Amino acid sequence: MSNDPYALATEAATALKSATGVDSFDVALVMGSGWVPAADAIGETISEIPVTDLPGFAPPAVAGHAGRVRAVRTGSGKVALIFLGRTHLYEGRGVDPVVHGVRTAIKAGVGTIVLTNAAGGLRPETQEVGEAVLISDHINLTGANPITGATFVDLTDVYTPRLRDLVREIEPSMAEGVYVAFRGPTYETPAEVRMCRILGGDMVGMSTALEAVAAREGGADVLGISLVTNPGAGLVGEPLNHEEVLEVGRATAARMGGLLAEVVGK
Ligand SMILES: Nc1nc2[nH]c(I)nc2c(=O)[nH]1
Repeated sequence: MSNDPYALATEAATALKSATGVDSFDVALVMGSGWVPAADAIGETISEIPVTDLPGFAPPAVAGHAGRVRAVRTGSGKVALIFLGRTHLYEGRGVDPVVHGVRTAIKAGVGTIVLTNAAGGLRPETQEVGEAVLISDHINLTGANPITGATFVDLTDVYTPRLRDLVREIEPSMAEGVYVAFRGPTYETPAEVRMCRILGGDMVGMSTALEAVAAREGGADVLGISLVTNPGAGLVGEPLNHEEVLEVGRATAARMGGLLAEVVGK
C-alpha cells in the first residue's frame, strides 16, 4: 500500500473496479448518520462490499455502523457509488482517511460527489428538527485541511450552484444554509453555538467540509445536504441525546431517498 494518499486512492479505485465488476462510476454519495435508509432509493444494487476490502479504508469506528460501499445502477442508467458511513476527523486517524473515499471515487471516474450528514441546527427560529437543508457554503473550524503544499484551490463555489439549483427545482421549499464544521467529538458549548450564529452559520457538524475541499481539489462537483436532527446546544431547553437525534435523522432520510434518486438520475 502506498504512503502517498493520492496514489493510495488510485490503488483503492483499481481494487474497487475489480471488486464490484464496474469499470467506471458517474456519481458518488456519502451517506452520513441516519442517511443509510435513503440509499435504498438510489437504484438497483449491482454489488456491495466492506470498505475494508479496499486499500486505505479502516474498519468503521462505531461497531454496527455499516462501513460498506455499494455500486448501484440508477433509473436513468447511471452508475452510483454509495459509501454507507464515513471516517470522521475525531477518530484521530488524521485527515487523509477522512477524504480517502472521495479521492477514491474521483480516481474511479466520479464527476459529482453528494455529501449528506446529520447536523445541529443553529436557527431554531426558522428550522424544524428533521428538516433537510441544502448546504450553500461552509466554515471550516476543524483546524485541518486535506491539502498540503502550495495548491491554492479556489473555493468560491465549493457547493456547486448548478446542483443546488437542480435540487431547488425538485424541492423549491428547501432552505439553504452555511455548514460550520468542527473536529468533534464533543458537541459545541452554548457559547460556541452563539459564536457560530454570529459568524453566519446555519448548521453545525463534524464532517463534510474536508470531503468537499478534497472533491473540489479533484475537480468534482459537490452537492451537500444536512439533516437538522437537533437544535444546537443551548438554543432550547434540554441537553442533546445522540440516539434520539439519530432516530429523527433516520425518519427524514428515508423521505430524502426519492429526492437523491431524482438528483442523481439527472
Ligand atoms: N458538531 C455537531 N455535530 C452534530 N451532529 C449532530 I446529529 N448534531 C450535532 C451538533 O449539534 N453539533
